[in-house]
Amino acid sequence: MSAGACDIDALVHARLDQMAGDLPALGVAVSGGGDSIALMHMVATWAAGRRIMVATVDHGLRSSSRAEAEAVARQAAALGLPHRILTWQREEAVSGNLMADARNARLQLLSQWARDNDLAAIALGHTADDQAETLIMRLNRGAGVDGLGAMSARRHAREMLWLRPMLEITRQRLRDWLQARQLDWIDDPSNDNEDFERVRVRKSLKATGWSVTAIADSAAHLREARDALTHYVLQACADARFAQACMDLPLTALQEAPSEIQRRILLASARWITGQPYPPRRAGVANALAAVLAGRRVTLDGVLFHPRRDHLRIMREPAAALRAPPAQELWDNRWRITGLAPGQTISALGPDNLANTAWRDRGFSHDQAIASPAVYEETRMIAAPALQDHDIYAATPLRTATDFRRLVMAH
Ligand SMILES: Nc1ncnc2c1ncn2[C@@H]1O[C@H](COP(=O)(O)OP(=O)(O)OP(=O)(O)O)[C@@H](O)[C@H]1O
Repeated sequence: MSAGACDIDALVHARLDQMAGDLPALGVAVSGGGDSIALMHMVATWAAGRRIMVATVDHGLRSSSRAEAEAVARQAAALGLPHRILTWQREEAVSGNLMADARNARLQLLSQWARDNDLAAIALGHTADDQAETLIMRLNRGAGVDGLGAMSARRHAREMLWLRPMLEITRQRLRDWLQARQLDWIDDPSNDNEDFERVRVRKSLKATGWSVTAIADSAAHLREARDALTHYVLQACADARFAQACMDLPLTALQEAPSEIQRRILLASARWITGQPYPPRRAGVANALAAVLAGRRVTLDGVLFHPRRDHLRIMREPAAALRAPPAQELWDNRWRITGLAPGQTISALGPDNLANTAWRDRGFSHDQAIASPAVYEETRMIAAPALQDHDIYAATPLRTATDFRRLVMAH
């Protein structure tokens, strides 16, 4: 829903009440741009006895960045709000994408700052324009309902709760609000740099006269559709069992689900097994789904889907586990093994060592046991800690049922 004729401060206060009404302390992330400056003022008038703190990240990417952060500090001081400048100590570029690295570092610094100061959440100044621009950029990449759905107003990430109370308000209304109060903000010159796709989209939205609020509303509707899909995926998986880095799903739950829910179950379960940040490709998922529904074993992106009597067993593909590089503690992005001495490594148990273990006693299937971790000294297998209790070594799967729920909801 977009903000109509009502006062925008009243709307932001109402959203803050809903999202953060019960929190004793809140952080506000303020870049110095118009959106987050407006947010800071609105949070200040909402505070009513709550502890509010403000932070600005100085990325050091422009010569004026320090002075801009100090300008925010002065505005915060005038409102009686404590302010901190967090400086990005840039090491080597991590990803080669400077903007992505800067964003990552910013969120990390803000999260750490909030935790250090016992702030339960951080408010951000995203607006309806951000929603609309993002939706258009994603349309151009062929995104589906997940990519097109609006940003969430309340989200847990990086050990912090992030709040976006201004998602329904346009940037123009915030600018008008600031001007009416003679409040200053900083116009970052990169906001005018057409090398950035977002800036080009912003300008073409203006040129076409398209309604930012209408497009942001579309994003919100798509978000609701996505949330409904998530709900049904979780419902279909309610009786799934998760154990030993493996998932057992009642086959009827899969067979009775609509095809889009079936597809999502396969996507989420594959990512739960491999821990990969990106889902497998659409065509691969469709083929795997057809095979599973026909009762056939199939592999997809290093995951084995094995229909057995009344359930579908979803586990690491043994060949993929055998290819996983040897490790010291975290192995195959699935297991944590403790107790290794120097010179010892973890690799897959593999078929040759199977006879030396009591794999059936733990309820492992043959494939699952082959793909389970074993401790080696050179080429000699010393222990299979997932398959039998051991005095020295212990094996714990990295992901649990809760992680599966998180994966479904995050996507
Ligand atoms: N350098 C920064 N320091 C603190 N918070 C920031 C910084 N950059 C962005 N943010 C937070 O993230 C939100 C969204 O970031 P985005 O890059 O879209 O905003 P912006 O264009 O830099 O500035 P604004 O949203 O304040 O006009 C901001 O509204 C603000 O809450």
